Amino acid sequence: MLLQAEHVSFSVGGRPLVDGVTVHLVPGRMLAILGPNGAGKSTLLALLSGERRPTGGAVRLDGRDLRDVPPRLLARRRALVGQHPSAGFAFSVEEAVQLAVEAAPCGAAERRRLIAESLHAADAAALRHRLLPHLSGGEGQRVAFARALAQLAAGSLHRDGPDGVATLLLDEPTASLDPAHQHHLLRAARDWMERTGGACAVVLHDMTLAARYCDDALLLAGGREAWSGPMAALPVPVLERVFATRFVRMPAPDGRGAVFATTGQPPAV
Ligand SMILES: Nc1ncnc2c1ncn2[C@@H]1O[C@H](COP(=O)(O)OP(=O)(O)OP(=O)(O)O)[C@@H](O)[C@H]1O
Repeated sequence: MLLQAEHVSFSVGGRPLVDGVTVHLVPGRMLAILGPNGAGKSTLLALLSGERRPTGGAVRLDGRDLRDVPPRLLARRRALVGQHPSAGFAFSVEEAVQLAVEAAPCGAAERRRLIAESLHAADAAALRHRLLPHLSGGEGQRVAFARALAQLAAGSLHRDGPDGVATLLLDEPTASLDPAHQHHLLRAARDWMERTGGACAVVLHDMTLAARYCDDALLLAGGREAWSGPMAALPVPVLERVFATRFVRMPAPDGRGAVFATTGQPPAV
């Protein structure tokens, strides 16, 4: 059953930032969370991760209210890569990833393997001796992704039973990445889902990336669900209405997903 948000709301000073949104994450499926700036996407991800507590509705893990899930268990079952990975202290990249596997129930050699595999999957192996504060924005995003993979790999070594699959929550993970690394990261997230049977929710502004890698979409506007369903069925007029700009959708040259272009013109209708 994984993570489920049922009619979840989060208000600050009486203003709802997320308003009655329902999300069911499904094993093996990647959900794109889309919407304009300020739509509530990061807030929703923070609610799903347990970083923020809903002021209405509930978030559940395997049917259990997240408030009742001990933090150690939660850390095994979901990892959040935030929008602005902090530069942190003057740790090396390798040390930072090591912290994510500290609680793994295994020996030092196995831990080293987890660290190496996670760095490799995020194309961050070459950065392992670099200091966190010296990383570029994109390098920092790749390392934050490696840490999340390492955290979940370590968590999977605990035996939580057949329902123990995990969820990867990614907040604009490609925002600072060059085009090749954008594809690399999302492909790596899909590889992780296929390998582990886990689920993934990713906040994206790039509709082409969403169409290529995501199975489902949740479009938010003003904290509310504007549309949800299979990514391939997302209607262009709905996108244009929500973003108040024109979108052109073209078939992808290799038939996978679609290519979206914006022209800066007002919506077609
Ligand atoms: N603690 C807070 N107190 C007051 N307002 C907040 C707080 N946190 C977020 N907001 C506001 O809530 C709204 C939703 O914020 P959120 O970060 O979830 O948006 P978003 O959809 O992720 O936007 P973006 O695409 O710009 O990252 C914004 O208007 C933001 O300014």
